[in-house]
Parts: sequence; structure tokens; C-alpha cells
Amino acid sequence: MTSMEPFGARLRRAMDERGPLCVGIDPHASLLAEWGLNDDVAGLERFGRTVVEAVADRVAVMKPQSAFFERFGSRGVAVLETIVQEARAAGTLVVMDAKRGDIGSTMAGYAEAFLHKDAPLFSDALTVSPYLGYGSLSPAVALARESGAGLFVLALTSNPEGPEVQHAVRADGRTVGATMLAHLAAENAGEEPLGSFGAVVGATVGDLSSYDLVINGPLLAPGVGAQGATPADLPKVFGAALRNVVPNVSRGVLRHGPDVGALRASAERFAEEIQAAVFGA
Ligand SMILES: O=c1ccn([C@@H]2O[C@H](COP(=O)(O)O)[C@@H](O)[C@H]2O)c(=O)[nH]1
Repeated sequence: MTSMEPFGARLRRAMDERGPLCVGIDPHASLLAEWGLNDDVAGLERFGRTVVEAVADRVAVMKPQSAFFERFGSRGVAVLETIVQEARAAGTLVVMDAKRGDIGSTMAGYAEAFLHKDAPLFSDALTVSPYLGYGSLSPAVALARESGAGLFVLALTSNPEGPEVQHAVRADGRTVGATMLAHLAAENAGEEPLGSFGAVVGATVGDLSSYDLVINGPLLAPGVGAQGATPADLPKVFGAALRNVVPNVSRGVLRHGPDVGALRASAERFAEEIQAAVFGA
């Protein structure tokens, strides 16, 4: 397989050129209604294509939420394929938010679905769950390396229920979340300018001073906007790892649709606030 430049290098360049904002494509039923669209496949497609038209040529990353496409079965997945391909063709990197995780032999199938360069849903990176054990992700790590893609591993998620698992302390005294971060730092060791194996760390999680977020890889940070975090919170949460943070905003931008100009203006406002928070820090 001819491989692409590694995801980490492509992401670093995109963040340097366009800023780090990731805009989510989350076609909630309530947003389809607010946009005056039907809650059907045609509405889904119009929604997704409008978001791509508004921001794909200007933001570093877009993150479609697979759940809202899978909701419509095979026809929804077909729309997802179109959206991913159009967004990538417009110049943005696509992180597929599908949060896959399974025993290793099945994980290999999920990896083929999203990380094989000839797969209809090939994405620049995929969110994965390590809660069947980090080692169960090995087939995805291997295929991502081979095809120049990346992974974002759930480490410290933005939801209030996450800590009961992620802050749990293991027999060796480390928390589960810290262990995931350490695995990722090992994957990324020696990679320049940035490793391809990132962590999901919510912007809402508060004080992380006891965690080592410097993993030489990207940190996908959902939670800005609708979940209550603001760009100004980023320096406090991410500290020394701030320059590798990719803040995701979904509903905070999407609620401004369906007008393309209003979506674009909202993304630009978030991008400016994030730039000020990261580079003014
Ligand atoms: O810890 C996590 C992991 C993923 N997400 C996803 O990000 C977006 C957030 O959407 P908003 O509308 O900006 O709240 C959504 O797709 C989540 O599934 C997350 O929120 N937290």
C-alpha cells in the first residue's frame, strides 16, 4: 500500500496554516428541525453538505458524528460517505467520530472500515475506545501506521460520567486515564513534528494538573460551546500541551445554520477566540 504522509504531520501543518479548530457535523434531529429540514435522509444530506460548504475550505479538521448518520441505516451511511469525501476534497482533515472498540480480531474489521485507504469511509483519523484494554486497539494502530491515518483514543472524556472509569486508580497507583495517555506517549515517541496517536480529553474536565498530557500527539478537546467550556478555559485545562489541542465545537456552530454565511461567521468567531487563548496564553 502506498502510504500518505503520517496523520500527525498533516495535522500539524493544517493547524499551523488554519488554526486548530475542529467543527463537528452532528445532525441532531432537533437541529434538522431548527434548520427547517425534514428528519429524513434528504434532510441529513442537505445538513451535512451545508456544513461542509460553509467551513471545509477554512478549518483544519471536521468531525462527523457517525451516530447521527447510522440512525438512518444504509442510506444514512451512504450520506456519511459522501460528506467525508467532499470534506476531504475541500481540504480539511476528517476525524470520524465512531468511537469503535472491540476484541482485537473484530477491531481489525473496524480498522479496515475506516482506516484502509480504499475503504468508502476512509477518514484521516478515527475515535476509538480503549476500554476493552489498550492492546485490543493494536490492529487499528497497525493499519493507521500503514495508511498514514491517526487515532484518537478516549482518555478523559467530556461527559460527567467519565471519571468513574477514567479516574479509577489501578493497582500500580496510576489512574486508568493516565495509563491511556502513557500508552499514547509510547506510540508517538520520536515522531516529528507530531505523532499520529491522539487522546480525547474534554475541555470540560477541569483541573488536570495531575495528568501528563504531553504525549507528543494531538489532544481532541470536545466540550467547547454547548457543553459549557469556552476557549478561555483551554490554557488552564491543557497547560504545557496547549499547542497540540484540537478544540471541537459542534452545536455551538451548527445552531447558526442553515445560512452558510452565519455558520462560517460562527466558526470564525470560535477560531479567533481559540487563537487568542492558545497564542495569548
Ligand atoms: O469526550 C467526548 C468525546 C466525544 N464527544 C463528541 O464531540 C461532539 C460534541 O458536540 P457538542 O455539540 O459540541 O457538544 C459530539 O459529537 C460528541 O459525541 C464529546 O462530546 N465528548
